[in-house]
Amino acid sequence: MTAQLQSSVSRFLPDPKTVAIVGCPFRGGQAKLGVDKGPIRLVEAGLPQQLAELGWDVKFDGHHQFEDIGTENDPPIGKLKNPRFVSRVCKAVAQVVGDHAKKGQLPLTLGGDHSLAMGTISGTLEKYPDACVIWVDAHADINTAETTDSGNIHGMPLSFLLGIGPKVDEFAWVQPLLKPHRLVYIGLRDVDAGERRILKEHGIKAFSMHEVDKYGIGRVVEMALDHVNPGRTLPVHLSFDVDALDPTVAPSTGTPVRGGLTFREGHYICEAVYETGCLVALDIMEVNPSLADQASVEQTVAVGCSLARSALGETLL
Ligand SMILES: NC(=[NH2+])NCCC[C@H](N)C(=O)O
Ligand SMILES: [Mn+2]
Ligand SMILES: [Mn+2]
Repeated sequence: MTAQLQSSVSRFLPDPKTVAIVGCPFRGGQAKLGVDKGPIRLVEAGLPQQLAELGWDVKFDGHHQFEDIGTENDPPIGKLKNPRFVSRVCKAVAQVVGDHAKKGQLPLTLGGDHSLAMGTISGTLEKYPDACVIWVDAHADINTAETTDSGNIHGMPLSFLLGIGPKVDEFAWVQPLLKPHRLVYIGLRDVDAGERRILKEHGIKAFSMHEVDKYGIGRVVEMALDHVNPGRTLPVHLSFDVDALDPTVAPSTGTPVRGGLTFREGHYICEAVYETGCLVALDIMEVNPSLADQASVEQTVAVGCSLARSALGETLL
């Protein structure tokens, strides 16, 4: 690996730049076993050392333990599955991410399923209320308690963060601080009918794979940034679901969808966001080391690590 020592300026982080790895072995937002092992594999693959080699001061004091947040009695609320477990874990994650951000550190959250972003983005917005969100995903993850078919909360975090849809008491702690014009998507290709309506109704900007093909990833990222962060002055939270990548690139994930981002397109997004100097928080989500064969798992874990490195300043030259 050829890691570059970066001394690039961040608008928001004090020097020396510190990244706090928040390992979240959590799978309550969806049904498949194994996604809770994602963060463990990413760390075992050497991610903390790799980020240190990039010149970051790396804080990591073990994965978070969610066992004490009990699930014995967690019947569905409406269609929502594991609502109490998901809510309580995300609330704890919001606290941890918010605390790191307040210390001037960049929280890097390793999932676990994407419901965790309800926590990570809540934490980011607590410190940076004007932060914008770049959501890289095959899916829109904006279903509400009403529109969801699956009941899986990993398909819903953005509706809670935006305050869209019926109120669910269990999630009352989630402050609807995210504004529709501060959210942009890249990579979409599997959007539910109810989600399409929500995107239209709220004027939420999305660059699907169609736009990636049409304009190329360079222009798409520029247009996405122009939309949420026109002056490049606002803090950016980058939430990266590895299923945004094509299944040939990141096979070990719970809801793969063909026709995704290439290896380079995914990494380009991370590099370009880093270059703005505006990145304040990063999520790498939905790596599931129990799915597919061993080679696929190793490939997906390696891609998760390299996306994180790209977002934190690794360059090709
Ligand atoms: N984070 C994810 N992988 N989300 C997949 C969501 C799939 C589907 N739209 C649902 O709501 O169930
Ligand atoms: Mn997804
Ligand atoms: Mn997702």
